[in-house]
Amino acid sequence: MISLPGLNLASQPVEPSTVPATTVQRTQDLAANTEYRFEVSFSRTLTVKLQSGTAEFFGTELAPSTTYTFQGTKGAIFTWHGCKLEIGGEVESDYVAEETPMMSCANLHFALESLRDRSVSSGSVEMGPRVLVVGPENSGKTSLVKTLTSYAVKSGRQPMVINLDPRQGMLSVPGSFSAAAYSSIVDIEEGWGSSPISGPSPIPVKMPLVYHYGLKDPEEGKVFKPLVTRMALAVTSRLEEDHASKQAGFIIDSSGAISQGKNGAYENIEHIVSEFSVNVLITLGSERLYSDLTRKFSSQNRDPSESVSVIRLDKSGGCVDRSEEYMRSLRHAQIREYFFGKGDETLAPSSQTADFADLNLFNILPGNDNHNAEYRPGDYDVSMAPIYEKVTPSVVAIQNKLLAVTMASPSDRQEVIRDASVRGYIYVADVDEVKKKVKLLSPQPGQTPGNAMVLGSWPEDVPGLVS
Ligand SMILES: Nc1ncnc2c1ncn2[C@@H]1O[C@H](COP(=O)(O)OP(=O)(O)OP(=O)(O)O)[C@@H](O)[C@H]1O
Repeated sequence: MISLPGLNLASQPVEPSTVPATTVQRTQDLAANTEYRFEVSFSRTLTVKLQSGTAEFFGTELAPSTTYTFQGTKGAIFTWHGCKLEIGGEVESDYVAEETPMMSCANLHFALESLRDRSVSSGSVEMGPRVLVVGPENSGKTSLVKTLTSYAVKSGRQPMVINLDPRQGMLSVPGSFSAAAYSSIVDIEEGWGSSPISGPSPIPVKMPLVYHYGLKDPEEGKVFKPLVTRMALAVTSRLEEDHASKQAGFIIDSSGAISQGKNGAYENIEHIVSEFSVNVLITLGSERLYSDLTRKFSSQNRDPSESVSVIRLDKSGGCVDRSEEYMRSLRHAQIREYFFGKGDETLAPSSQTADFADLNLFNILPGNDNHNAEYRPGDYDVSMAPIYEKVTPSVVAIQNKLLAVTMASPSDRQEVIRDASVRGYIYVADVDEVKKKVKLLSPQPGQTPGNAMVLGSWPEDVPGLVS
């Protein structure tokens, strides 16, 4: 537990799981090409130690004789050549699976490697593979992105990973979009991590690029397309400065919602493909999506240098549907970790008091689809419908909410605020309407910044973050 002077804050324990647990304590032999699958809730712990052989967790190799602790995780430990694991703790379920799609995943990795080699031999004139992973919810997109990233890093590359799924954050809180280059292995227990802005993180090379989306679903319209365009520009300019990452290319993780194909249209997929010049489009777990996208992209009369290869991968039998309750716990765990850290890497966020007048708050306006539909890159028409409304601080408006502190000034045009990157998130712990003061929790010490701060309906309020 971490106590904060002044606020008496403490990171909250998560609620106990209602699913009965099985206690496991055994040595598990895994034959070559099999995996140990498990589900552990947030209130229980599973430990795994590699006794002999080799094994990996979503592409990251387990170090021998090291005890890994999993909490609130659904995952699998795979072995190419066979191994012996020592397993302990409590799980909701676990079993060994003999059928996995890992061979297709490895083949895909080698195909991407040959595109990376081509970029190297072109002296970085050509960019490495530009990959987008799409598929329905829980089809294994994030797991595939993690595995391909780990394999690329193991091959000595520095790929960029871009998260355009607001349901889960990558190196930031849910509701944000982010991009980061990876050069060391993806940490097994941390996953993507969520706290580089507030403290040390084992994985990314540089600070990630973060933009605030603030809504649950890209198909809700509004700011999705403009932010994709903005992110594509930012990523492209980073890659121009960084040859190693340019050669490795990038992998984009997307939200299941954009793969639903409303009225046979995949507008948001097309927008991402065109803005990022995607040339490898991986579809997971849906025949129909594969067939629709193959038709769409092969029928477009493209210059061969701009052609898009659409690839179909089977969904792993290990993918599990996650209940809304689990997803909420996952989001809250990510937010808690952003401020307080995790395991040995605890962080000490600073508690700050600010006057209402110090806060320059903007809320994303609901139901304003025009902004998405009419948006064209480079379109900065001030006569367009407003994107945000100014918010007066009150308990109802901001208590228990996350505020995205943007790099923009409150007097900037709304499009500038929308396109501004996020320097960090702060949490509103308490609102005193009589004294007109707020208590804030910030990863960074110092004065509350006067920048434009944006809130939205996503992620939802986090009442249990501090007490
Ligand atoms: N082989 C596997 N064994 C066990 N669990 C797995 C396996 N592959 C994926 N999972 C788990 O299944 C769940 C869904 O997978 P994942 O998050 O990769 O899907 P997704 O398509 O990215 O989902 P979303 O669209 O909701 O972001 C996750 O909890 C993941 O850890």
